[in-house]
Amino acid sequence: MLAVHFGAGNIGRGFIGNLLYQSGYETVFVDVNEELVSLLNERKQYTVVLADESQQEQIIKNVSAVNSSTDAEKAVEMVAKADLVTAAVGPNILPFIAGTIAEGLKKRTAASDAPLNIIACENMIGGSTLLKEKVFEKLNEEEKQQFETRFGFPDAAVDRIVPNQSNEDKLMVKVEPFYEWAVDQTKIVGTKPDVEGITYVDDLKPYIERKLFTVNTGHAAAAYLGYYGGVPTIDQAMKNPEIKEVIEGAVKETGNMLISKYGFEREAHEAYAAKIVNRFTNPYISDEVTRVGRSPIRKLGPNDRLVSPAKQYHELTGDMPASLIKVIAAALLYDYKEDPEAVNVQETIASNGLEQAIEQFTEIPAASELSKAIVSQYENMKK
Ligand SMILES: NC(=O)c1ccc[n+]([C@@H]2O[C@H](COP(=O)([O-])OP(=O)(O)OC[C@H]3O[C@@H](n4cnc5c(N)ncnc54)[C@H](O)[C@@H]3O)[C@@H](O)[C@H]2O)c1
Ligand SMILES: O=P(O)(O)OC[C@@H](O)[C@@H](O)[C@H](O)[C@H](O)CO
Repeated sequence: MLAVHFGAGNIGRGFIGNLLYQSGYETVFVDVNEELVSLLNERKQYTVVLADESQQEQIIKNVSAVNSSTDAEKAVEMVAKADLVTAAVGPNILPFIAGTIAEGLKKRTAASDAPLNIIACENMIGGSTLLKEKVFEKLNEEEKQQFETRFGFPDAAVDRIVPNQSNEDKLMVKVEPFYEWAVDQTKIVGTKPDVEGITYVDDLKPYIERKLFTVNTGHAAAAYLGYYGGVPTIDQAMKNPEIKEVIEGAVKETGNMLISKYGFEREAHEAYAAKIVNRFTNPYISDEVTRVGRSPIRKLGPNDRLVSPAKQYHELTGDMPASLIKVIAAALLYDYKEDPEAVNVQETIASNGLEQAIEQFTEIPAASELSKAIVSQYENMKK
């Protein structure tokens, strides 16, 4: 069985590619990083190391790669032949792989009527749905009608902390032992892909919101408050009692919202949240706050890990989510010069004013109580 995975990066090699190999797939990675592509084609395998006391190594074999920026035709051909397509390129990159996927599906339907599922494994709500939208923009009406029933774009939630790597072996990936991969089975076309580790669910929304608003909310709190406090890594941020208090507070606020919204059993959710926060203390992982805090415009977005739960919490309880407000303020203060989105946020605040910038990035109205609370917190924190 052939899997085509877009994005041979941290999670692509460390999580998705690992599970695909364990499940008997040959995996062709599609990437634009020529160094990764060349090394994968030269070695046909790579090593995944578990970031725990065991340091257990897993050799992932039966892999190769295509550089879609220099060999687009080959990438299209791989999609046409695939039994499964997955992607982990970053939410903002999904529109840029849609063309290759569209051309691959067209080539496929010219040769066979075999169904295919395309699963985006991104940290966002509705990743595959967005990818489908972008693919369908490249189709004519007849193709849209045919592809609607022939191909599935099931949304997914993926969870495994895979930090930026600094190994001598450029293909080696150190990953935490924990992982979860939930896929919306109601959107699968044909046979469900038999991939070890996938949990198929009928309603993905509770899963993706629980994951994004617990793991990624807590992670973002550690990153932005860690950066604000001059702390370089997540595990070190967790050693700072003031930062840890805000992380736990933010996860408690999202937890209260999720429990009320989805009817999660309180004790079970609190145990899940505690396990998640404990993952951030893993001494075998050195995860820079600048990776976890990357793309602050995305993370300040109305449907992402900070603003969506903050708005839902406020609407639900009428109270201000004090910890989430601190994290949002810290994200607005995040001025890492190597991150273009961080530079954009700082320039927008400087040129348009804080209230307008908050409304622009978060869609929280400038005159609202929530916006005023963020402004007040920002002013308190600004050095
Ligand atoms: N790293 C994690 O801990 C983790 C965990 C869960 C989910 N995710 C999500 O997975 C996605 C990828 O994250 P990551 O940490 O692996 O990032 P990454 O930067 O390590 O990997 C992204 C890969 O995509 C490649 N790429 C960029 N543009 C491309 C294009 N046009 N076509 C093909 N490949 C392209 C890059 O070269 C890179 O190899 C993101 O949505 C992230 O939120 C990450
Ligand atoms: O990948 P991002 O930029 O959406 O978020 C950074 C981290 O929080 C994220 O990569 C986590 O490590 C991951 O979501 C854990 O499952």
